[in-house]
Amino acid sequence: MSPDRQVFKPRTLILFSLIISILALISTPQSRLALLVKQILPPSLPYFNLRPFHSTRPHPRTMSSYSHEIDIALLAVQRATLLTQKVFHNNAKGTLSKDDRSPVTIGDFGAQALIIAALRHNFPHDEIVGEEEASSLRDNPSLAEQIFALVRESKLDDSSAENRLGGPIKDLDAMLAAIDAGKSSGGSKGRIWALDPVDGTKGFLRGGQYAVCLALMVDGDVKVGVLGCPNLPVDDAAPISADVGGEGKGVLFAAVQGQGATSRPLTEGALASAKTIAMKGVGDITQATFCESVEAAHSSHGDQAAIATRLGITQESVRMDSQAKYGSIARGAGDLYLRLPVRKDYEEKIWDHAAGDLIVREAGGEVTDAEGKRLDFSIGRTLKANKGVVAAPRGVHGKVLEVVKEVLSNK
Ligand SMILES: Nc1ncnc2c1ncn2[C@@H]1O[C@H](COP(=O)(O)OS(=O)(=O)O)[C@@H](OP(=O)(O)O)[C@H]1O
Ligand SMILES: [Mg+2]
Ligand SMILES: [Mg+2]
Ligand SMILES: [Mg+2]
Repeated sequence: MSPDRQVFKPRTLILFSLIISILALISTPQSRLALLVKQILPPSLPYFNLRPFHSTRPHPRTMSSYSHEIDIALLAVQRATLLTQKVFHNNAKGTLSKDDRSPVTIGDFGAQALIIAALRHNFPHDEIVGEEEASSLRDNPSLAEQIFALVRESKLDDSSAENRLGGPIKDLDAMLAAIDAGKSSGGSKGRIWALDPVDGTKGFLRGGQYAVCLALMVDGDVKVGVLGCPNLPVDDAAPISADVGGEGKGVLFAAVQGQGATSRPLTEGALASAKTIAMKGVGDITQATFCESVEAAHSSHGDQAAIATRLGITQESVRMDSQAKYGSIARGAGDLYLRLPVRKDYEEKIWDHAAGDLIVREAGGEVTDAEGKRLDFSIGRTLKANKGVVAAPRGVHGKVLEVVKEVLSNK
């Protein structure tokens, strides 16, 4: 065959392989090239849906163990939880009232600053949906200074761990900027962290349970979740209780999609080793324990009591603040978590559920709303498509949901 009649000339082959390589690189959402293209192209372009070589199953190249993300999330939550513990034990908590009249303290602001700083150091291109913002601090320099002093003294004992988080925040302006970097509107595309620096702030002020909550969503799906629960016992076998213990308490729950859920003691330096946790199999539903919010305005105690009665549950509910409820049922300390709406117009916030939802599902549970729909984290900062939460071990979730629907339809 003469060179002129070759079907693939060497130059064509080189060009062809170059195009294939570029397409392969940009179809990997975390490649540097992909991130660069994402910054250049208008966000409306469905860029990350262009996966020319992928079937519906993820290509092995794009499957991630999220090992970096879970390591940083655990350390960042641990460091922030230690900060909140100092505030918890202090009488002056620097409390402000937000526009919706809910409380926020120096603990909430400080924890949000520390976690966002760590995320930005490690994942500078990721978006963050954080509960708090800094405008009230910009108008209140003395409170801002107080938070900055707290943030500066909150370091992990282990220097390697502290370095992985990027070390201390350099000045007050950088701290305010970090707090304000949690303003993403969320959504169904790309990597977005959901952060609740103190969940259950009312419980925190009351001296009850609270949690520091962080989750990573990729294309609207929760991949990584961590809960810091400083007032829960380390022992996974301890029966669920809202009592706040003395020294030696505090636990970190974590999960990565497809890799199960764990608990480990909260420490002040390097992470403690993790234990796998699992929900309890409920043989006889009448023996189940269920937990619910402390605040009657946050979930309907009346509907929840009616559901428990219909299920034949005789034990009193355990009223506990925060996502510590999700952690407690995930490790089998309790069985069910019911959160039925009080106000029809209230939209649950994604940061109040993202980490707990994944941890419970990875521990063998099912989490839906009151109609049986999975919680949809892909719509924005709130769970607009859902009403209420029903979390239970997989084997009994269907039965519980049936009764939830019955009780709600008879109202
Ligand atoms: N009306 C209404 N309905 C449902 N949920 C609401 C409502 N108002 C507030 N919130 C959110 O409740 C979060 C605390 O939830 P908890 O389960 O800890 O509630 S409780 O304090 O134990 O009652 C709390 O989270 P934090 O603000 O982080 O504490 C709020 O986001
Ligand atoms: Mg919250
Ligand atoms: Mg909060
Ligand atoms: Mg709040």
